[in-house]
Amino acid sequence: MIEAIGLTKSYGSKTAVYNLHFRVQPGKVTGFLGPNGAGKSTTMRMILGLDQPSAGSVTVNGHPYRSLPNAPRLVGALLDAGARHGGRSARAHLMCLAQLSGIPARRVDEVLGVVGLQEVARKRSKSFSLGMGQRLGIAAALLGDPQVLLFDEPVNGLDPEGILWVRNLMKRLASEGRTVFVSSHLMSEMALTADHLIVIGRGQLMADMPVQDFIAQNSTGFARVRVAGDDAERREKLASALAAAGGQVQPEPDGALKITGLELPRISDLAHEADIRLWELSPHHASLEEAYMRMTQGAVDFRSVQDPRTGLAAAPPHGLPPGHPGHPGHPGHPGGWGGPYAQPQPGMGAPPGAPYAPPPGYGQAPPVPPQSQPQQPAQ
Ligand SMILES: Nc1ncnc2c1ncn2[C@@H]1O[C@H](COP(=O)(O)OP(=O)(O)OP(=O)(O)O)[C@@H](O)[C@H]1O
Repeated sequence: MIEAIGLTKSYGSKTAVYNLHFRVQPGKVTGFLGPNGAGKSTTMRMILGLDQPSAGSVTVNGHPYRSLPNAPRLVGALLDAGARHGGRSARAHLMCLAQLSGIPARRVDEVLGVVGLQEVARKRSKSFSLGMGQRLGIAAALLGDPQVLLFDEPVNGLDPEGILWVRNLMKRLASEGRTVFVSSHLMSEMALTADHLIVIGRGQLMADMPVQDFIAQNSTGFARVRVAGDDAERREKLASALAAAGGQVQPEPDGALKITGLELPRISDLAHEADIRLWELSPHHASLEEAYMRMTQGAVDFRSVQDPRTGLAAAPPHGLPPGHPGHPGHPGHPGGWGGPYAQPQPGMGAPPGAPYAPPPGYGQAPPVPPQSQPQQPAQ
């Protein structure tokens, strides 16, 4: 298990991570999410003893990494797949790591097989593609057959087959009772891989919960309804009835209606009362990406603007302009930001969609409690 208690890291006047409390449990894949610059890598570096906390602590199985007996055999990590000597072969690179940690040479060949690099094991790694480098980094993480694994963006650069392989690898490692902590910006992938999520924004904890709960609490489900024969007149009649009953109705490109704010049985009753036969009435759940966008949109540091030369506007994450009834910021949107579904999680920083309110002292060096370790220079 990994446990962070009041974990804080400042680089000079910049607070990268502030007062994080979380536990990463064994037997699960825990996704670690957050916008660019949120503090994920900084947190992972502190877990691995590469950076010292400015305040608070983080332990692996109850010990700070640097105090762990035989750390390389207990903890494996992929932080930066490019961090290797390009003049060495993949096998030589892993042999060096194995020798430093007292791991037998036969394990090197085992992990080369696991990541599918046997054929190129004797090639210099500087000729490796991004994806091959990722595989080599994953091999290094697996070398000590560790109980605790950290992966920072493991699928970066992998082809679809490689992504599927990483997904299955993570799940298998977790099913063996290991602690698997993985950061990614690929929400669709995280939705398929992770059991649990820890989300941070601007260095603060925003959510710590099962994936399904995260989606349910940060998104709005909707219904799709389609009238028999796709009859335009009946569709209009149904849309009016649903809107009169308090539903938000949006036409879909295929002629269906997207309804929020009404339960399925109510939609069915309203259609029946209006004497309209339906060909479709189906429930839909928001994706992890939608839920994540909604939760973190107030904590994003880097936003694109319109390029005056191309005329391409940066689309908002939900694809609808402000003022549109379907825009989550619209007052009429039932699950909109600030609406009934957008409840803040207890103790989890800014509510979804709320203007980001930095913690006291954010952006300045926070006071270091007397019992904490002294602040280290930026690394
Ligand atoms: N060595 C350092 N010195 C100064 N500032 C740093 C240092 N390392 C990280 N930071 C700052 O701390 C903040 C968090 O960075 P970090 O790399 O942890 O974010 P991240 O969530 O991993 O981002 P990304 O998703 O882009 O990889 C950023 O503002 C970054 O500029």
